[in-house]
Formats: sequence, structure tokens, C-alpha cells
Amino acid sequence: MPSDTAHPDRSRQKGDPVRSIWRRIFRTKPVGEIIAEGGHGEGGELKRSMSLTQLTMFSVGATLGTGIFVILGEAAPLAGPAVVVSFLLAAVTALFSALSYAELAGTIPVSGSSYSYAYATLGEVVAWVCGWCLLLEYAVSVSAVAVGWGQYLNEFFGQSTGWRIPAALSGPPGIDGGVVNLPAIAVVLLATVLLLRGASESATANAVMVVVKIGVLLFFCVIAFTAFDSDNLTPFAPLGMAGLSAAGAKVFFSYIGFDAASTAGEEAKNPRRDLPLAILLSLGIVTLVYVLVALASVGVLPWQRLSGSEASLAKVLEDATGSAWPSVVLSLGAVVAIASVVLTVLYGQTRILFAMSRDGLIPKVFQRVSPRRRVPAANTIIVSAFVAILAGLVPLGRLADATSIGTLFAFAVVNVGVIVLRSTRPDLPRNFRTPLFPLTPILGVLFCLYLMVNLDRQTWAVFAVWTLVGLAAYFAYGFRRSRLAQAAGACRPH
Ligand SMILES: NC(=[NH2+])NCCC[C@H](N)C(=O)O
Repeated sequence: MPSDTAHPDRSRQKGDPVRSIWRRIFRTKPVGEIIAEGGHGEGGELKRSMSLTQLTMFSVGATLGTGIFVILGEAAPLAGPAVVVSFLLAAVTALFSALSYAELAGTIPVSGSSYSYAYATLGEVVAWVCGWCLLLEYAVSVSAVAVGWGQYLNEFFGQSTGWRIPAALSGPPGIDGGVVNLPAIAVVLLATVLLLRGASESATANAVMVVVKIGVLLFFCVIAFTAFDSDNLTPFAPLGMAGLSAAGAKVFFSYIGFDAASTAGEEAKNPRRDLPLAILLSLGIVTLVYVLVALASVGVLPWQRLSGSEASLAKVLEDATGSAWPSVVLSLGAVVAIASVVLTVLYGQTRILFAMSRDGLIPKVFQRVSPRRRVPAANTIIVSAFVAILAGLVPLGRLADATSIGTLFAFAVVNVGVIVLRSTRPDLPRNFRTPLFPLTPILGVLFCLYLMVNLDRQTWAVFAVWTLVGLAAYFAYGFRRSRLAQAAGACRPH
């Protein structure tokens, strides 16, 4: 096997400091090294225990969540009944990136997901920025998701017993008399306990929750289809192509998460074969569920009535059955659904940090493996504490868009990574190759950029500040401490 090309430290030139810094920050990590380190942490190894089913459920678990329960009410007014097509459009957009994820996850089957792929292809600083953006996709988004969980729990209590958690205990300080958001903290703690028990135990619990959430959504479809009225579908696209694609951009959020399996590379039994399959299967399952739910909804209610309300799915069921009880089932379904998002996304965050820590870019504590359960326990506790504080005390309001922009950046990097790796390491065994190369990854990048450009200025400002803070952190810490930097330093002639 040829050694990795593009290893800048090897061709270090003395003299020009700017070039030398440039080379250092764009050094890439040899793929062979990344793979060889897989599973190893300080003090032990992670346990390879996850099957294809568990991995697929993991990605479905991380994807199917708040989105479908609330987004229909926001997207239907933009597109009319054609919102069904918007869901397909967003799925195709996600598919290009999913194909790229599948190729790289099958080639470099480690826990770092896009962070590790960027390290192998685009260089350390890009990998760092990518990892930093993954904090938005995972840690920050999971805090927001935990807050949503609390709202559904309250909804469920309210509908079934009439009792609600007092405002002081169900909201962050400063918002409607809130002091602390206890339910949000509680769901994070529950997930933490599961994660500390082990990856396989967490995967099993997640699988159960996924079955429940898909079951609830199918139950929704069955009931809704009994009241289906095809008149509601005409005119099909009253707001034209523009409305259809605007709704597509809106629902893209509900597809985020199919990449979660790529954070389980070091705990999968057969990662090279199963990761690509899990990523693509999960996207297929989620798309099918979304399209069915959307079709059922616009078939029951005239699309104008689907607007605005958070409880748009509940409205559909009330209309179809003429009674209120189905909404209780729906809110219970949402509680289970969102709990599994919290669990899987929290898991993903710890594993990405695990990989970054092993590379020396963040402190070593994140790669310590506890010998008993063979999980990164300290890492899990730190991440959970951070997420719990964020979810319990900080009003997160507009963070969904910040999540999207960070995610889209990471997706774009993965698409570019596929193109780079095909040219720098054509020899690597690839278990899955994205079809129609290079068209698919190029379209993948373009779609991501297109959706990014469509986000508002405020989101871009948050993204810019976030990236700058990240770069500052990199130069203060990782730039010198990175394992590659240290190795290069050790070889340097004195
Ligand atoms: N990294 C993540 N999986 N973040 C949460 C994604 C949200 C999910 N797609 C939903 O609709 O609720």
C-alpha cells in the first residue's frame, strides 16, 4: 500500500514562516493511522458490539424527532399539498450527502465522522473547524431537542391528567417566569445513565424507542387515511415551484441525523460493511415515513388549515376521528421519539470528541475509556453536564438555524472529502462507492451551499463568530498539542 501523499510535514522547508504555518495547519493525517487507532482510547478499548440493525436504528433514532411533529405546520403553508414533494426534494438533497457519508464511513470507519474524514483529506484546521461545527450539530442541537422534549412531556401531562409542570420548573430563567427547565435536564440525565451502561445497551433502548415512534407515526397514517379526501389535493401546488422549494429548505432540518451511524464506527461489529448500509437505509426509512405522514395530513385537512399550529398532526387526527384522544397518543409518541434523539445525538457527540481527543486537539480526558463498561465515561459525563446546563438554563430560541448551518458545513466538507480521497488515495479499499462520481458529491456540495446561502444573516453572523472562536481555540491549544504536530516536532533535527 503506498504511503499517504500530501503529508506536508515530510516536505517541510526551512525559512519561510508563513509557508511553514500554512503547511502545519493543513497537514493531513494518514488514513492508515486513523484506521489503526480505531477503538483505542486511554486506558482501554471501546467494545465492538453494534449490529447493522442497531446502527440503522441509531441513525433513524437521531433523525426522526421534533421535525416531523412540528415542521409540517410550517412547511405546508409554503407549498400547499405539494409539501409531499418538498419532503422528497429535501430527501434527495440529503441523499447526495448521505452517499458521500456512506463512502467515507465505509473507507475510514472510525468514530469521528466528518471530523475524521476532513483530517484525512483537507487538513487539520479544516478538520478542527468541522469538529467545532459538529458541536453545533450535536451538543447545541441536542440541548434544543431536550427543551422540546420537556414541552411535549408537559403537553402529554396536560392532555392526559390536566396537570402541568409549573412554569418556574419548565423554562429557563428570564422566559415566562421560568427558573430552570427540569424536564430538559431530566431527559439528558436519563440518556447519560444509559450511555454509561454501554453502547450496546443504549443501542437496544434506542431500538425500542424507534419502533415506538415509527409505530405511532404509522398509526397516525392509518387513521388519517380513513378520512382521506382527494379533493384536498387540488390544486396540488398552488404556490408554484418557489413555494415547493422554500418548503423543501424548511423541512431539510427534519433529515439531519442520518449521519449518526458514522459516529459509531469504532463500536460497530462490521463497520466497513454496515456503516454505509445503515446510513442509506435510515435515510430511506425516514423518507418513507415522512412522505406518508405528509400525504396523509394534506389528504385529511385542506392545507390552509395545517398552518401555524405546533400541534398540526394532532389537528389532523382530531379532524379524522372527531375526538381528542389521538392527540394524547401523539404527544406520548413525541416524548418517546425525542428521547431517542437525545440519546443518539448525545452518544454521537461523545464519540466525535473521543476521536478529537485521541488526535491531541482537545484534552486527553475525552479519550479515557472506563475499563468496566468500555465506554468513554468521563467524556460522557462532561458532555452531558454541558448539555444539561445549556438545556436547563439557557433560552435557546433561534438555535435551530445555527444547527442547520453548522451541519450543512460539515456535510459540504464530507462531499469534498470524497472527491479529494478518490484522487489522493485511489488505492484504498472502498466498500461502498458513490454512484455517478464526481457528479453526486459535486451536487452534494452545491445543494449544501445553496441551503446555507438561503439562511438569514443573523444565522451567518452566529456562524462567523462561532468559527472565529473555534479558530482562536485551535491556535491556543490544538495547533501545538496535536499529535501530528508533536510527532513532527520529535522528528525535527535539533
Ligand atoms: N444532530 C442531530 N441529529 N440533531 C437533531 C436533528 C433533529 C431531527 N432531524 C429532528 O427532526 O428532530
